[in-house]
Amino acid sequence: MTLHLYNTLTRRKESFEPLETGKVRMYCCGITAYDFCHLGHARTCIVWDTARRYLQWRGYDVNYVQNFTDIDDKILNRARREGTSMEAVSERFIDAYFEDMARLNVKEANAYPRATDSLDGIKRLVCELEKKGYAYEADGDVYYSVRRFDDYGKLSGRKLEDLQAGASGRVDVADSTEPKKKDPFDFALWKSAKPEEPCWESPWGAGRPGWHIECSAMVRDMLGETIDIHTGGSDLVFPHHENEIAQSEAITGKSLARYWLHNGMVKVDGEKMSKSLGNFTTIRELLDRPVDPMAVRLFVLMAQYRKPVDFTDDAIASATNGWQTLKEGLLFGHNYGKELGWDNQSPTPTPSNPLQGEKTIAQQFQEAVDDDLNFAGGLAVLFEVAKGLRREGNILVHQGKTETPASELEQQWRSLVELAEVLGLEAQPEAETEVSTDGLSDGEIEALIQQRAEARKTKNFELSDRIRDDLQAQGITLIDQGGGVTTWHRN
Ligand SMILES: Nc1ncnc2c1ncn2[C@@H]1O[C@H](COP(=O)(O)OP(=O)(O)OP(=O)(O)O)[C@@H](O)[C@H]1O
Ligand SMILES: [Zn+2]
Repeated sequence: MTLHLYNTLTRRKESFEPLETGKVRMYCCGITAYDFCHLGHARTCIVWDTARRYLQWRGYDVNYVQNFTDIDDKILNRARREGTSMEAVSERFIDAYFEDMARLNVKEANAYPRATDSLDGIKRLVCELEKKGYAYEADGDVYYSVRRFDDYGKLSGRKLEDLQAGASGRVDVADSTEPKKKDPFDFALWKSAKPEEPCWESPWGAGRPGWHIECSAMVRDMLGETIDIHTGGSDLVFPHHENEIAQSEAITGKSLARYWLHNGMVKVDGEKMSKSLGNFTTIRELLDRPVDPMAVRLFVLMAQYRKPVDFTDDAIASATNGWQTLKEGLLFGHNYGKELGWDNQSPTPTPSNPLQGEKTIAQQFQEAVDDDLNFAGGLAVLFEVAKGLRREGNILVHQGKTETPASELEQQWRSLVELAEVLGLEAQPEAETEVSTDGLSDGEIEALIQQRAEARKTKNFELSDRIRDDLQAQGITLIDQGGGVTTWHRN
């Protein structure tokens, strides 16, 4: 089986062949750290986290790099509003990023370069572009001369002439913020320092880098001149990725990336969820509702990654239901494994032990996901297994035995757990997650009530009262209903 990926550059699905056998160099454009991440950012991060996990499961050694943009007007504006520094703002939201992503079970990248740490590489690239005639200085600013790069537009399929025809109002030569450009399509590689803004020394005077050059520099510094996979949201195809190509390829004469992959946007009422439009829900707001983080992953993975997806309450509710089903399957071993005698068997899961002519669960899963990361297809395979296990669990509870032999169920369950993990989906048994805020779990409270009932039976009222009072002190009230029945509630 071969992995096929849709390449934005060639506009078709291609079989995936890394530059170096068994190794994948992968770069994802990360966030601009000026606010909490919203569900749109979550989608981008979850999709590429899952792609990376899948490549690893397919046996590749993946070097995954994702940047943080920590120099930017939006960060500066916030710092001004809050009377603090650019570093303080970006540091705060980078920390928040890690907290949110950990909750969503997004694995950490191999490296997280930041613009502020990449200035040498950035300046080196700008110098090289200038030397080769692709960049010009204008009064402390440096611009990229878009018309010098013949391949400009090859990723987005946009031609400069078309852009120009439809550009009225969009790209204005007399743009008051960038009046030094020779051509409206040129973009800033380096911006001269404005009063009271952070700046760095450079051959063009004090200033700070433009956004696009940052990624070209980080890719080159961290991964090399040509990488295997470059990813990001579809909103970055133009101009960000087009400009990255123009910068990097003008210097090296080599392809920047062999496969360009883009995920679709999370939308709200048909519009991109974005901070600037104010139509966003942050990851933390959503998780604190509470929505299970695994349901958020499912919401993302149930959609084809390239298509836009609408964020609605119904969609989240449906993902939550889906997670419930999957979770029951994932906890099957925890709930019934002992009863089925798994502990006494030699647990040698052999996923490649299907009936003659039948595909293993892993093979079916791989067949689906190999087709341009069709995670939804992979999930459909897992849902079937989870539903089968749930049914067997019910039969076991009601009839004392299962229809399918225990060893076969064990094999199915182990495959399910392994493959769900490839998608970053993991379930915790209730008892382990259910640590009440009072320090006592439901199970522990029930046990104490039982102990109190025993004490009352033997007329040890001192002990029974003490148990009641101790629980009361911990915010748990017992109500004796008569007939030896005691109910309880947290205050
Ligand atoms: N609504 C969205 N759906 C999916 N991905 C998104 C969405 N918004 C941003 N992204 C992706 O998140 C990553 C980080 O983007 P960045 O920090 O530049 O956000 P942004 O586009 O400035 O967000 P906003 O428009 O909300 O300010 C990029 O890969 C971008 O494509
Ligand atoms: Zn980028």
